[in-house]
Amino acid sequence: MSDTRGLLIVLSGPSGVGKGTVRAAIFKNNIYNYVYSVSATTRQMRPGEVDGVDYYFTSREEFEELIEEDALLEHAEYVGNYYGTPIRAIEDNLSKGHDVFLEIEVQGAMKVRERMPDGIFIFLAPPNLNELESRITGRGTDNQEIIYERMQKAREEIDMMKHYDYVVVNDEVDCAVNKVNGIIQSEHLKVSRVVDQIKLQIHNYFQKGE
Ligand SMILES: Nc1nc2c(ncn2[C@@H]2O[C@H](COP(=O)(O)OP(=O)(O)O)[C@@H](O)[C@H]2O)c(=O)[nH]1
Ligand SMILES: Nc1ncnc2c1ncn2[C@@H]1O[C@H](COP(=O)(O)OP(=O)(O)O)[C@@H](O)[C@H]1O
Repeated sequence: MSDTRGLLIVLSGPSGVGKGTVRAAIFKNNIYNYVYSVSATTRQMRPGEVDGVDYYFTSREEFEELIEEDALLEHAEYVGNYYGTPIRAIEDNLSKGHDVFLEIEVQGAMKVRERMPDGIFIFLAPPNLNELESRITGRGTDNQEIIYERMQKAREEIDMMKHYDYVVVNDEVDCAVNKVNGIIQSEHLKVSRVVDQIKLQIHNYFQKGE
């Protein structure tokens, strides 16, 4: 017995907290068959990234067309670049019963919350801010100015935690992965998600006998 529509899962949190790392660990085994929502972005491709897998890399003009065509569930400008979530794949997959997994920053997550309030919103938090700074620095992708900008932003983002359903502290990646999977699987067991199906089964059973 399961609900038929998939769940929309939004993993969000400040830059450098480990969203990409936790998401990659979840998708390495992907035991629950989540579908990853590939975002569009105008930022430069990093070494090792693949177009269409990590992101759809677009020009600013192409991105603005997506906005005009209403092809994005949400979009945000983040540290000088556009990022956005294509809506079509999300709708298709949810209606087929697949759980769809979004990894996006906080402004975007709040916009998704307005449009899809049934989603599950998980905030990934750093153990502390010094650790957050050393993770951003250690990644080696940003210069000092961007790191400062990202830390300023992190302060505001952590304040938005109150608008989420769950918080997972990313101290150990494996622990965080287990917690995220645990949240999603518990959500599937909620009575409110299966009650209509149970009622229908009962109805069908007793109708047969009449
Ligand atoms: N609003 C929004 N944010 C996104 C989307 N895709 C990725 N992001 C977020 O944009 C931020 C910057 O991403 P990126 O440049 O890949 O850097 P990194 O995640 O810090 O390595 C991260 O917080 C991502 O989670 C999207 O479609 N919409
Ligand atoms: N639990 C963790 N413990 C230690 N380092 C981590 C952990 N999670 C992620 N990191 C490291 O922190 C840096 C930022 O992680 P990343 O996944 O790129 O963050 P985000 O996607 O949130 O911007 C990376 O160098 C990554 O290896």
